[in-house]
Amino acid sequence: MTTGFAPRPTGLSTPSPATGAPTRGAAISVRGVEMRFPGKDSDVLALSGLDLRIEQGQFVSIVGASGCGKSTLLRLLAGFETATDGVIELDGVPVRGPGPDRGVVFQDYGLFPWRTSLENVAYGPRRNGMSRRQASAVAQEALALVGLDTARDRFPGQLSGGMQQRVAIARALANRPSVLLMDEPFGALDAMTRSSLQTELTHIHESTGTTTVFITHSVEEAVNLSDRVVVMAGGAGSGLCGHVIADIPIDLPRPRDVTAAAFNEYERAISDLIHGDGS
Ligand SMILES: Nc1ncnc2c1ncn2[C@@H]1O[C@H](COP(=O)(O)OP(=O)(O)OP(=O)(O)O)[C@@H](O)[C@H]1O
Repeated sequence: MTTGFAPRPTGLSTPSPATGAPTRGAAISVRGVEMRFPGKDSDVLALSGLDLRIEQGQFVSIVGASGCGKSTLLRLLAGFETATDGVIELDGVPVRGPGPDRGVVFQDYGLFPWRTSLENVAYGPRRNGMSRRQASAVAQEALALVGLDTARDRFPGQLSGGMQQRVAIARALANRPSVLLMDEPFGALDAMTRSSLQTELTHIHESTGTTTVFITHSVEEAVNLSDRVVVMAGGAGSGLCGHVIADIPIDLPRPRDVTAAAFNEYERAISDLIHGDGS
């Protein structure tokens, strides 16, 4: 049975500008976005005048100090909330709510504890109308993609944190999303597991071409994974609403050497921007 995780033959898809691999990712366009939350005394203006363009198949990380609006932006892209002003489009189509074209992965894996890995991953495709057999085949292939084919019959409680996050990624990929939205997905994992999941995510991105938006507090992680790192500022206590202050293409070959001088230069420049001494 063909489940569609293998890259499509050249000619049926557009080469990814980021990886050269065939892509099925969507382009993201964010224009003039404002997000205002009602507050007790006054509204909280979390985002204002936010513009961001992400090309088809790109891997873009978003970094910035706590409270600058990273998660708010991701939730708007996911369609969990609606911007109070501005436009968010995927391939030119306005986002009006959540949809299977967007896979979302959070830090807390959010798996159903009473379902096996396979059942967790097959859940979305089943809900989207696939037969049990087809959904199971899709789920098995997604689990193989994250290196978990041997854990298909285990329950989340029988898996390590890293394995649970792999299941969560497989679950997000099982719907063949055109956009993968990840909010601090590796934040709760130990350094070694985090590093191996970064490597796996790079391979997954290369083989699927899914446009990926990745939020992280780790500048090293952002530089390691991304085609571009978007730096946001503002929010909590700064007197400014969240906005983009820099958009930095990472021009380093993959696999990346985190000890290389050029890598460290990117890290330093981005850290300086986050801490306000980058200009
Ligand atoms: N539902 C909400 N109601 C009111 N204010 C909110 C709500 N969600 C977010 N905010 C506010 O919007 C701002 C941005 O929050 P957001 O969680 O997007 O920041 P963040 O950059 O993701 O932070 P962190 O890195 O700590 O996760 C903050 O000031 C936050 O308090």
